[in-house]
Amino acid sequence: MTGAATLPIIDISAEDADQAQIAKELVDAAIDYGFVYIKSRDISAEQIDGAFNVSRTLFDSPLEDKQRCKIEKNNQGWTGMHTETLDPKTQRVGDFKEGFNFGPFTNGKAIQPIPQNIEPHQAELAAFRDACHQLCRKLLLLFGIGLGANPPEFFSAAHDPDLPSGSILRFLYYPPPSRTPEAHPDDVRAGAHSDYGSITLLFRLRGQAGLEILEPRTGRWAPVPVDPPSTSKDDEDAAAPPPILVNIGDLLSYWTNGLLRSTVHRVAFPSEPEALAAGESTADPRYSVVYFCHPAGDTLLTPVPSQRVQAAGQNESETARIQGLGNNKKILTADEHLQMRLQATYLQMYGKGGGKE
Ligand SMILES: O=C(O)CCC(=O)C(=O)O
Ligand SMILES: [Fe+2]
Repeated sequence: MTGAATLPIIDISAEDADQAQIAKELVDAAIDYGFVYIKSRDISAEQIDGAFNVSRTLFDSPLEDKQRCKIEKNNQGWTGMHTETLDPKTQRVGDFKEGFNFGPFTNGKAIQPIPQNIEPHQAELAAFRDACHQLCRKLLLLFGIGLGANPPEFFSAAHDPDLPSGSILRFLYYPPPSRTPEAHPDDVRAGAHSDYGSITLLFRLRGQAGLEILEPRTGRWAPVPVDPPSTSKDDEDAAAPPPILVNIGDLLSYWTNGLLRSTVHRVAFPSEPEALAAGESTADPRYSVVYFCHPAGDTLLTPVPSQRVQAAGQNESETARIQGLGNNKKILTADEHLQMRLQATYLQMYGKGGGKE
């Protein structure tokens, strides 16, 4: 694929893994790119397949069933085609996608309305959501180690899975281009945005590219292939699920004084020559599964006990500018940070400025 982003690939489950080395590589990737491919055995191929199968069942449900589960203020539920516009300043129409956000489950059961078709799969979804959260905590511990935080559990401890948080498991469905003939060449399937939480896990399917990052160094939109170019010809890897893409969200970037990067990204329609070159289809629908991990809502975003993070915060006005937060010295909670980001999006939507560029 021409001009694809060259992101690091880190195997966090290798037998001979050196934790300190992995932690260093993760932090370097988060500083340089904000995105990294992760190979891990923490979530099995069966679990990932299972999640995509439930996602297909969900989006195939009758429209009335999905409409019964429309998204609410708690950010849980279904969003229909064009209802979300991630980049209102640039987009002519809303995103060409449907989404479904799952909040927490209790004893393997959803506590939000879900379409009838997926009711038999609640326990499986609950287990998948838990596995995603556990993997995020493992990564957050590695970030703590890599940043020299004292204690290294500083971030992971703030993500207690049993406390209320903004964490969301999200299924996404992008219809095939043949079903959206009204799309203009400049339209996007999901507008440019950065994620709000601490870290995000993104699961994709082979043959369904489309994700692009705004490359920090070049300022250019670079495609992120499902399999990194260097491994796509490796037979052994072809049998395993593609690596999980991990990215830093706004909250973790804010918490680390902008040291870890929250990189802007979007989902573009596949373009014929690029897709063909990468063995991708331009005719198929696209599905993705995303886990947005957030700290417990009442976590105070106190200064990170890491010299490296503190040094990054020495130029406070620059940090405030990067984060679009003004010179707000008050220590926010994770919930307050989320509300502020949502408010910035709201202001941006109504053309009164604010929000991230
Ligand atoms: O579908 C994808 O590949 C990315 C989705 C995404 O960036 C998001 O939902 O925040
Ligand atoms: Fe995103």
